[in-house]
Amino acid sequence: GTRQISERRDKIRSLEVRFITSSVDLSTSSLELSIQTRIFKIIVIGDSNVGKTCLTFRFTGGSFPDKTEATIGVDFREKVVEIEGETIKVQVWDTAGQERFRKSMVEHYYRNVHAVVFVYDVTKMASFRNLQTWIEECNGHRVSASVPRVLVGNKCDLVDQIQVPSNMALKFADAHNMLLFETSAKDPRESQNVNSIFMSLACRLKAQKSLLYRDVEREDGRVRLTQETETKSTCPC
Ligand SMILES: Nc1nc2c(ncn2[C@@H]2O[C@H](COP(=O)(O)OP(=O)(O)OP(=O)(O)O)[C@@H](O)[C@H]2O)c(=O)[nH]1
Ligand SMILES: [Mg+2]
Repeated sequence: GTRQISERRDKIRSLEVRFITSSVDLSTSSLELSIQTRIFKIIVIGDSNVGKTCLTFRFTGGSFPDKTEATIGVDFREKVVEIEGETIKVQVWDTAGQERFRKSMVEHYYRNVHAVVFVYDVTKMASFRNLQTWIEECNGHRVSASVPRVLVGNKCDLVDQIQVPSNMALKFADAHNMLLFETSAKDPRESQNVNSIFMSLACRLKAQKSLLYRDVEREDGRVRLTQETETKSTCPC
């Protein structure tokens, strides 16, 4: 009886040791991963019901959700992708279109954002007209002009209900220096097109790698500039 108990204890102890070891290993590897993997934060903005949740689900989960409810605050969806040998985590912020569900979160949406996806519903003119307001909100949160933006007209599968003509959307996109994607989160034949919305942004962000370094240099430049100014102001000549 006593031997059995002590054997059990040993077993438990060895399990504990193994558990600790494995948890150490795990944290090390996840730490390495977080150092190596860049994260791109992409926010998806637009009126309620245009299909933001469905589009982000199609990209990250690969399917059209059976049922969605109005998003409250924000839902995060992530997808790890590989671009030219680099592993990148695309973090999609699926935001709420309804004012009452978004107001407390707006600051968080725009903080350190890397790219913005504006969505309208091709069967609902009001959702297209409201894009102006969404763009103004975005600009109002000091999102830099170097942050890439794209325009997405969703629900193209509803071919006989289209209200927003392509040429009108294209004109708007051009005027705002955005690429236009007309697509459907629902139609499985469009899934590649939905992917390319996010992948094209990820590719552009990856190419901006040098921009990140330039930002650091700019910081340096500013420091140097301040020093120069100081030197000048104390300089007797
Ligand atoms: N026919 C069709 N319906 C769609 C498509 N995408 C979304 N829907 C439907 O549109 C409705 C709204 O979709 P959501 O993705 O929840 O809309 P949302 O923009 O996230 O709405 P909020 O979370 O309130 O901002 C749902 O009933 C979807 O099934 C599409 O491509 N085609
Ligand atoms: Mg939603």
